[in-house]
Amino acid sequence: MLQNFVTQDDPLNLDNIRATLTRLEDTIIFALIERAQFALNPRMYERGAFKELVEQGFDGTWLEWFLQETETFHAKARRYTSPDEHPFTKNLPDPIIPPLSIPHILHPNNINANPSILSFYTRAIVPLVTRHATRELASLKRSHGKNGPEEFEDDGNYGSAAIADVSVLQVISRRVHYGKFVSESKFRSDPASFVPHILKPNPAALEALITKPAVERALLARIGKKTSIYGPELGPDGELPARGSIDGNQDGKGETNVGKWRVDVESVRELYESWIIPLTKEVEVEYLLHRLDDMSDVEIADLLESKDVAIKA
Ligand SMILES: C=C(O[C@@H]1C=C(C(=O)O)C=C[C@H]1O)C(=O)O
Repeated sequence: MLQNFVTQDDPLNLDNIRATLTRLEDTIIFALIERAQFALNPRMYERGAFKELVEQGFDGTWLEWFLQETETFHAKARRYTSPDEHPFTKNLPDPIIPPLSIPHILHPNNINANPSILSFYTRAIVPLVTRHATRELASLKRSHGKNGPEEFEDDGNYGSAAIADVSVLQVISRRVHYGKFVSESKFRSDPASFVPHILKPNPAALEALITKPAVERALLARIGKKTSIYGPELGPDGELPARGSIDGNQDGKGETNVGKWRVDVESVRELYESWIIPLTKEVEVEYLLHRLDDMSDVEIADLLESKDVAIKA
């Protein structure tokens, strides 16, 4: 059963939260593997590239259209009434069923980092994870006498690739916004350390307080190992390719896919080190900067006196 803040007996236990973040590493790696099957398909990320969408009056990209249609349905099923779910699309419809009665764990906030997630994902991550498939497609097309460079990045799988993109974006969004739970947990364990840098806003001091280098180092080592196991194509009997035999250059000339990277360590490490971890920390700091919003001086004083702040019913 999916353990999350609703089903856990101590949702703000930092170890429980970190266990959820660790489990999301697997989801992210396998979602990237799905997207990496398809070429870059740059049209999917260009506004106006599909006249059919323009004719429907939609002025976004193919991917933004997929997000809008998917999230419209999910919103009606109350997905975004859950504090760990954040939409990419604005002005979604209300749920058709009443919201779940969820304990008020987080301080009310409107933090949504999805515009940044969508931007880095389409500009930096998609080109990185699809470069092997794109290179193989170019080699295949050249062998059939095609030479238009624009064709080499387009395999026409716009629907399947967009479905994969939406899955990756939703799980990265969930992972990054879990930073709110991390921050609430750290805040409640030591409010006195945070309150001065909230009352007199000091993002740098807050970032220094929430940053745990050892945790980050362990995470990067762990996802490197996970990707080195999940990433390569296995042999017909499920055997891992011999160390060093993994075809790093993906020239597409190999007899079989064995030893080819479905997604490689470099791509996943880049995603986490350059994008996911920094953005998670931005969410943590932004959440803390607003943690005392709408609280009276008396409430803040009470907070500092009572170490274990009870979850508001
Ligand atoms: C998420 C945490 O906060 C920060 C962000 C981390 C991340 O995004 O992986 C890891 C450690 C901290 O620097 C945490 O302390 O676990």
